[in-house]
Amino acid sequence: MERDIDRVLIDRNAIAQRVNELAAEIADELAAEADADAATPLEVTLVPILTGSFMFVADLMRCLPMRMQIHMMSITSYPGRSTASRGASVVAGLTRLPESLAGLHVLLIDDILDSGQTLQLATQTLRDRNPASLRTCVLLRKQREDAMHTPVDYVAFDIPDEFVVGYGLDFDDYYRNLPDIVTLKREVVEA
Ligand SMILES: O=P(O)(O)OC[C@H]1O[C@H](OP(=O)(O)OP(=O)(O)O)[C@H](O)[C@@H]1O
Ligand code: HPA
Repeated sequence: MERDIDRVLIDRNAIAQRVNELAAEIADELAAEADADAATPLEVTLVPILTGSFMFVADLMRCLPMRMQIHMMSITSYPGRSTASRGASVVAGLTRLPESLAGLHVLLIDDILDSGQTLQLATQTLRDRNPASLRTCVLLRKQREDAMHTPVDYVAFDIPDEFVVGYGLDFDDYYRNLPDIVTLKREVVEA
């Protein structure tokens, strides 16, 4: 696996530090919202998008001190060896959202914002369930026009427009266990 790596873009220490910072920012904003409406105790509903966000959300949620629930949502857009979006669609059998999100402060979490199709579909799916508030958070945002024009509240890192793996992100479902965010050698992706 190591021999397939071209270069490390973001190492594990930088990820850990930035996830901590981002969690503090999110916690502060949620606390301010709860203060503004004293009737609402501070509570958040996390909606991670499977599969790629699992490592990010596991780290982020442990830095968020408030009461929370978590409901997974599965969206697929890069099947198999794809490195470009094939169009995002909700995987119904794997998505476990309540019918209504009324009264809930929702934080949607994904690993990467690339074409923006996944985030747009997820956002619309959640809005249709009427949450009290909806915030969106991604670990990575690619510096490409589609991504930069997709609304998102929290971004841990802006990265160059290159295919990346590690820390939950895959190529053909491999490499998710790499602790750093890396690029792969061209011959691995084009084989
Ligand atoms: O902005 P976009 O172009 O829509 O790309 C972003 C999405 O693509 C990947 O999901 P993928 O379909 O590969 O599913 P996975 O998370 O199960 O690997 C990634 O995890 C994001 O959810
Ligand atoms: O660069 C990427 N890597 C892995 N999965 C992805 N899904 C969208 N973009 C990417």
